[in-house]
Amino acid sequence: MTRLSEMMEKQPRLLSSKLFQRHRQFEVVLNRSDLAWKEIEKSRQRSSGISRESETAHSHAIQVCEIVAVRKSEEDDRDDTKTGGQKKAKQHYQLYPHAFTVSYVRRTGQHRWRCSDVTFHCANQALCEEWIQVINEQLSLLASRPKSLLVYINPYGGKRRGKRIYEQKVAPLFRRASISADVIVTERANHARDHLKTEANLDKYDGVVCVGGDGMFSEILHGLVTRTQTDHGVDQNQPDAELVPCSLRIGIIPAGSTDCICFATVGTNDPVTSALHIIVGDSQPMDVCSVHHNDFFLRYSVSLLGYGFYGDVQTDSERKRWLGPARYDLSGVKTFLSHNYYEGTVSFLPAEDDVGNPRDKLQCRSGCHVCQHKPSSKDKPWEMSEEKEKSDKESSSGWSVIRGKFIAINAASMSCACPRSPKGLSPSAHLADGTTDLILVRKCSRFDFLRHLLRHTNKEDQFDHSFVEVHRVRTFRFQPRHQVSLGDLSETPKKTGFGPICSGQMTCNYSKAQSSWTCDGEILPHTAIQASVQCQLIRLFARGIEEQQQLQ
Ligand SMILES: CCCCCCCCCCCCC/C=C/[C@@H](O)[C@H](COP(=O)(O)O)NC(=O)CCCCCCCCCCCCCCC
Ligand SMILES: Nc1ncnc2c1ncn2[C@@H]1O[C@H](COP(=O)(O)OP(=O)(O)O)[C@@H](O)[C@H]1O
Ligand SMILES: [Ca+2]
Repeated sequence: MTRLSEMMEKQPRLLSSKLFQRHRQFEVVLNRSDLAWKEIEKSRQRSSGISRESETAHSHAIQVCEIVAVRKSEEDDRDDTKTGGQKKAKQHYQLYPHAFTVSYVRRTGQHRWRCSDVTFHCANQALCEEWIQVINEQLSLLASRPKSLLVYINPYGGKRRGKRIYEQKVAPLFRRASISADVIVTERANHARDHLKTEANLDKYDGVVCVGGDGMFSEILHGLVTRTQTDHGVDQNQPDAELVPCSLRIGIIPAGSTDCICFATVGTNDPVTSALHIIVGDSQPMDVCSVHHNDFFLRYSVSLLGYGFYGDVQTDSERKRWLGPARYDLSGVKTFLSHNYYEGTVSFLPAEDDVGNPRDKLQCRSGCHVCQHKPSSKDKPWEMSEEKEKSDKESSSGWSVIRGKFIAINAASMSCACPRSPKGLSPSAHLADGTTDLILVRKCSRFDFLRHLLRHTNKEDQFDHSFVEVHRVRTFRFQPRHQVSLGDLSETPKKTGFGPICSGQMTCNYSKAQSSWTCDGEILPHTAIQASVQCQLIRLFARGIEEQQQLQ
């Protein structure tokens, strides 16, 4: 086929007809980007000077890229036979029995999407079939839409509703959009990760769907990233290895306890909204932070890598898993009352100014300009050889070093917005800028720490405290003051406010001085770590949080 005929082939056909909706006549137009319909009677009245509001009241437009599907209408689609005006409607259907129904995305506020239907009646069968065909032709040109998905369901996540949520809310939408899905209900922890790592035939799919919480997402992330590196011969144990981005996108159907990755990339935790973002083929690149202990790979993180407070909350909450999502509140209060602090050294390489800073008010939103400026590997000043890095550290290389006593050390690679804290741990963190926001909360009084925590839930600035500092970084290291063996890690830490438990440093039981890292909800086996952000390593079926919502 010649290039010209190929191009001709790909040109969408356009269509314009007079069609009926209930008993009103509409001019329906399908152009390259929209499907629009306007009531004919109303537009005639326009010339006779009718008010503007009523002129637009019966004109609608939906974007082609937000059409879910088109189908020949069934009896069920003819909803107006169920309501008033039954006789009139019946007569109308006898007159125009050929109809098609378009399902499309409708925004209902607070970032929630719903699938709505609109039915058009045609004068004859040929016209009806032509409309269905032309709309389907346009849909088939949308290359970013997935056709085949691999779905993993954690039946035990959150309130244990994952399976039901998928079957009742998501699968019917996928069917409507003609997306085929192979579903695996996991039988054990790490089932999804291991299947992705070694078994799954990924060539068959356009994406992977995770039905569960942040922990389940982490499994999918590790499975996909590890599989991609293995396939390309990249050694994940090298902290400075250039990782290969994953080609498959990941969709998240929220069915966990925190669901912050879904909330921070979509703006709401709603299975139907997430399913629709998958169907329309959205793509949101996302940073992944790799975490190493010496030259040993530990884990990847996309949301919170936290030592101290959140590490302790996570450790405690694991014992209360049977409580469901409420376990975090209980462990949160308990950990708050314990009021521990931990000593150590944090070193980090600050990011350049062009990615903004954590205290600017520039939030990451759909089409974010900061995230669109992806640095190429040529201009990555933070990428130097390990040796040079070490020798330059603490000198003029740009590394900053902070020693201290910390209640919490949090690295937020994204805002970590979730229903508990709708603005998140770092409200201005970006999804795909190649940086993480390093938040250091130093030893302070219980009252001050409570004030800081409360500010995560209101409009006040949680960084505006003398004992809190925040830095946007590409990479950081943490070294606890007292190194301990792994077996000792479970013992009690120091308490703030009551003085250190061990005052004589020589006789001190060093194990009491350590917390652990929570990495997207999983506890790391080491406390001395180094973390580096891998810019845009993965993509989600999402578009970031939409700015101003136009309700339809
Ligand atoms: C006083 C109220 C203070 C509320 C402060 C809330 C800040 C919440 C920020 C949450 C960031 C969450 C980042 C995401 C982490 C997830 O990866 C991870 C795993 O998720 P999964 O179980 O779905 O798999 N989830 C978490 O680590 C959950 C963290 C939840 C922390 C809750 C902390 C509650 C603190 C309550 C203190 C109450 C003091 C009361 C004093 C009388
Ligand atoms: N079939 C299963 N049985 C037990 N644990 C599982 C299963 N499938 C996944 N998991 C694990 O459950 C943990 C929590 O899952 P997640 O879906 O994140 O729920 P939650 O948000 O409630 O923590 C994850 O660490 C995941 O590895
Ligand atoms: Ca980031």
